[in-house]
Amino acid sequence: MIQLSHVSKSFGNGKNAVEDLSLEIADGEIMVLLGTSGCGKTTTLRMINRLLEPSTGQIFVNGKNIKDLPATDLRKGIGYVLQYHGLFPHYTVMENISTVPELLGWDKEKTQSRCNALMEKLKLPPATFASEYPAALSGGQQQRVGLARALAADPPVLLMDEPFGALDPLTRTTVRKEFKSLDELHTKTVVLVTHDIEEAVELGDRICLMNEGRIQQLGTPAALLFQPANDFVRNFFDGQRLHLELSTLKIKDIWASLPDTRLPQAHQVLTAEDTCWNALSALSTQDIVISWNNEVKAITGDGIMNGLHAFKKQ
Ligand SMILES: Nc1ncnc2c1ncn2[C@@H]1O[C@H](COP(=O)(O)OP(=O)(O)OP(=O)(O)O)[C@@H](O)[C@H]1O
Repeated sequence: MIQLSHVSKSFGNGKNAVEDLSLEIADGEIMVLLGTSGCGKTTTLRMINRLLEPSTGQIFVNGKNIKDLPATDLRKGIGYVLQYHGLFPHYTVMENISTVPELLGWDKEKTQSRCNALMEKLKLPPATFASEYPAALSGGQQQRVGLARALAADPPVLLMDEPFGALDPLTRTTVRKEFKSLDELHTKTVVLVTHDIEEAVELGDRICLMNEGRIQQLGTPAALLFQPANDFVRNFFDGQRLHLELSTLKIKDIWASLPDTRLPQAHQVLTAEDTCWNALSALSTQDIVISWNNEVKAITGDGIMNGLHAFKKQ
């Protein structure tokens, strides 16, 4: 568990970049730090691995005050992924990924088999990529190598600073999906900085929305969307509100208000755990039927939109 307690950071220019921030991140949780440019997200992240020291307040990782740990020991348990991947240009892909295991003194065989397995998972087949240098790779491939490097030694904590920010929108969506489906993630505590609202809602178990160094609201994506704590939070999501709400709400959340309609002949079956957005996307090509709690219902676009309105009125 990561705990920040009344943390402030000043860079000596009279204004705190981070102001009295208290936050607990549970083991295995993906916490997204979201907010406008300059609101203190990166500063917060960099204090967790002691690239920056707080001016006041304390930070604990697994119950230990990180001030009491040598920074190098602390960082052995923390993977760090940056927007511009930070790969060593003179190292091959394999050498880049094996950096931390080698620093930790893993034997060659264990390092190699771990790196190969990660490269396979991240769609970088070792036979093609192991001996390449970063300059020969596309942006998406470089970012995957950066991810593999951060995961190589299996650190319990992963800090990610705009990890998909430098990628074009199409590649970003693909790499993000791959990242989300990594089984590695289920055992890690992740703190991810982004200003991409869609990314925050898609990846975050909880979102910490910041403005001018302060937390505006901390909660699940659904809580921020449907129960905003103040006008800042409400306005922050307004530009993409409908899409975000439909992406957050699951079919089971609006089940009671879905009408009983006649079941179509040919149809695709989704589950009540699917989001309303996924159901709407699937509806564009075929009829959809969902079975939940011993009931079967055909899904229509109107049914979903009415369900959303009913949910918001609750
Ligand atoms: N080394 C530094 N020296 C002086 N001021 C700094 C330093 N690093 C950050 N700041 C200031 O602290 C504030 C917060 O910066 P930070 O990088 O944490 O914001 P951010 O939310 O990550 O923004 P972005 O999304 O643009 O990266 C900004 O006003 C920034 O100018």
